[in-house]
Amino acid sequence: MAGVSEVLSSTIARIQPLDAEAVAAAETAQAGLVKPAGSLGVLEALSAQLAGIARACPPPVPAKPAVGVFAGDHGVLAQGVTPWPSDITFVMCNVFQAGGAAINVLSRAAGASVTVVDMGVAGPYAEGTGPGAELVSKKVRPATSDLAKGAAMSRDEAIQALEAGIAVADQLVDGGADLLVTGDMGIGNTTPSAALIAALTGTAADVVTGRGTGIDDETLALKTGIVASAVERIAEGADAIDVLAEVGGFEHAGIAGFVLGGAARGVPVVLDGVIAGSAALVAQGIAPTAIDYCVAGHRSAEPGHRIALEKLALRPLLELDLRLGEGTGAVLATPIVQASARILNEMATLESVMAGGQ
Ligand SMILES: O=C(O)c1ccc[n+]([C@@H]2O[C@H](COP(=O)([O-])O)[C@@H](O)[C@H]2O)c1
Ligand SMILES: Cc1cc2nc[nH]c2cc1C
Repeated sequence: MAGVSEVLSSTIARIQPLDAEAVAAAETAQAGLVKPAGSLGVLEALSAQLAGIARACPPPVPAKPAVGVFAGDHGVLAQGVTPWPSDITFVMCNVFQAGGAAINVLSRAAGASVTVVDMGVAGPYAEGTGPGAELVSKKVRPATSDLAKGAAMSRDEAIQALEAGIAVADQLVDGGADLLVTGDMGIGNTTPSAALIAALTGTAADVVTGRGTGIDDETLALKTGIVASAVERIAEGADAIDVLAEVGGFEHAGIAGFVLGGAARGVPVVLDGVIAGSAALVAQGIAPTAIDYCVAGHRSAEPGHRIALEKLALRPLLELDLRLGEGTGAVLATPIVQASARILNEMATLESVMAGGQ
């Protein structure tokens, strides 16, 4: 891809296709386990994907999941697209740090760490470690510009935010993480998510725009109109970074970079809801192979998420009508990812059982 930074192009260059031999070995191994072929359904394909990512069969069982919650604020709030004030974004970052948010509870249950990344939070934000999460600052600027009026950010800012996401992936993997989990926090961020999905899949705004945290019909019509006209501004021939800059958010850019960084490090990435889905479309536009490293943790209730997952060709592991974000649906799915690897590591073979082995 032209017009990218050195960090971005070297990250893209490090993303390898999955190891076909390890995938084939996993498929053969699955067929020989003590069960009817195919009877573990999606777990079988998931285990083969993990083998391809790890370049080994059986793949190691991921033992250290790490959630990256990317947070940012949005200029488009000025248009009244959500009933919540932007203050909630920094308030929730403090709740994450203290340990009382849904993502903290579910991460404790899954044995996952939580790192909150300030990509562009408008309110005060302190770096540091609390009982619930480590807070790190990669603030590009306090909130994007209003995407109803013009570009949300410059291309340089988009690249800076993508690089920040790559750096967070590197930091977590260097700290021992072997399963990256995406999370987000940003009042108003379902508007840029819908715009990214509309632009990157060629789908009409009214199909992909949803009610986010919960809005009435009048606000939904306003939000849909804003998404439609923002997408119309995107120039012919714009690349995924141009689209991100025009209608995205800083947390979307951070998550897209996190996906690219995880893929470059050979680590699986579990995607959360519609914000992650739209960010993964950006990553796909930059480096399509990065999506081979992704697992869709769940499908959120937001309508654009289904469209994004179709374009990504990812099947969600869970469908629980969640629409919270934070990484909640993704971290809930991590035991399923771990279970699929355990199957290949621990199950007896049909042959050994028939021979009276065990
Ligand atoms: O993950 C999802 O699919 C999802 C769907 C709807 C809302 N959210 C969360 O709600 C916030 C955005 O909602 P809104 O209505 O302010 O655009 C943001 O903090 C997201 O994490 C998240
Ligand atoms: C309270 C609250 C918590 C959230 N977590 C993610 N998005 C959110 C939006 C609100 C409004």
